[in-house]
Amino acid sequence: GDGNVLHIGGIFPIAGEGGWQGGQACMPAANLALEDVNARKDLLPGYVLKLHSNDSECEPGLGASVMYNLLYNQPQKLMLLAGCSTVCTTVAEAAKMWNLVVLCYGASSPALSDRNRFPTLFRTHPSATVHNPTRIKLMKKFGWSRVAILQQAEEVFISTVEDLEARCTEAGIEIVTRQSFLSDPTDAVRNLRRQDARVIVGLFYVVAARRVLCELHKQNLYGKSYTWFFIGWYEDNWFEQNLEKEGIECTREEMRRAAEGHLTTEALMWNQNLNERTISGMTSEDFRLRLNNVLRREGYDIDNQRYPEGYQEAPLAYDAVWSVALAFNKTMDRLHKYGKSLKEFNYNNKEIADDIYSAINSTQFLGISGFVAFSSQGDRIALTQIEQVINNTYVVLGYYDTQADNLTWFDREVWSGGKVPQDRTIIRRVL
Ligand SMILES: CC1(C)CO[C@@H](CC(=O)O)CN1
Repeated sequence: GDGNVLHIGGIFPIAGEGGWQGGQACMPAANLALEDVNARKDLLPGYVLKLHSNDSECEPGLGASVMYNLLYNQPQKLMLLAGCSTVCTTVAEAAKMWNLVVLCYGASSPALSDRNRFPTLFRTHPSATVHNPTRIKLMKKFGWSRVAILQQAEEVFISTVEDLEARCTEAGIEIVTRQSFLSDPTDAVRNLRRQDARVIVGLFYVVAARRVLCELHKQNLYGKSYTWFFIGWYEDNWFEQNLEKEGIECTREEMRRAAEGHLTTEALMWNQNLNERTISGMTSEDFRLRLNNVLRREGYDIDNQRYPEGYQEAPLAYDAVWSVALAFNKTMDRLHKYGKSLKEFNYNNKEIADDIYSAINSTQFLGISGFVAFSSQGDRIALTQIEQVINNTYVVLGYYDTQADNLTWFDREVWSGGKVPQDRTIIRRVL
């Protein structure tokens, strides 16, 4: 019977075009985690965790209707997993009415770090603001106290820049100009030159990034006198791809020259210590091999690097299911002391909902994506990685642990001018 099954809802972005179809790899990863937690005798003994999944296509409207279907159809769900910032925003804003915790494995929007709007939201995917302390750390390391910002006019980048500006002010770093563009960066780049911007933080999606790079070539705003920070989660050879398809007027060679030397920051989503056993008993390499086998069986040509979308974020979905299992296990232990069980949870039972909330809130473990822990806003606490394009290839320069303010640096950086670029034009007064 249904007596020993704990049901959770899963909303995955699979089909569709707009946004991030990361459910393609994240749903298989979540199912692997279900297999693993249900196989553990020491987790939820006597119970089975069951995931009821649906496709949101990364569309908030469809995500909302999928959520209603999950909630208005039996069996009763204990919490929801969701991906895509737009869907998580809609689902998490509504879920509080059903006293449901929402765990987002694929949502980077800074707007989600808001306990007033999203009192029951947790994310194993770090907010896009996780890059900002790393950017500040590097500016201090290289003595840059005068920077500029170039951003695409998208919600996620607007709120990320607001956080970056606040941190720059706090660090005594002057922002000489903040330029934004919708899709054509020509004027914005020209204004950077007018303001003599030398260290620029660029925040845009990858298609816009290619347009920016070609514009930098045209306006010669790159090379030994400039430092560019780009986002690190684009494909490795993003600056050579789709040039014809997207009408980029620069050649591959021109794009490579403009890209040479730029820095990137990104959140770590795969535990870097490849031999370290995680709570599941697997290393992140073991997980990669298992996931690759599952994806091959689903028809993805993994051996020719044909990965589904969301491959990079798959550990976040795997660890999200573990977070739920560990939190339910903790809640079950606690409820048993009062002769209660999670089976008594219903959408109006605030008491058990609060138990689940506080259990997730204090859940910490070593997952495939690294150490999993949540801030008071439900945000994922994550390490970041810094890379630089050296001879057309991304090289890892170091890692930054914001919580510990600890920068691990490998001294691999290369400056084409033979020294660290300056953040302004130095006028030498000849006396
Ligand atoms: C790193 C990225 C690509 C950022 O967007 C996330 C999707 C979203 O925030 O909607 C998925 N992971």
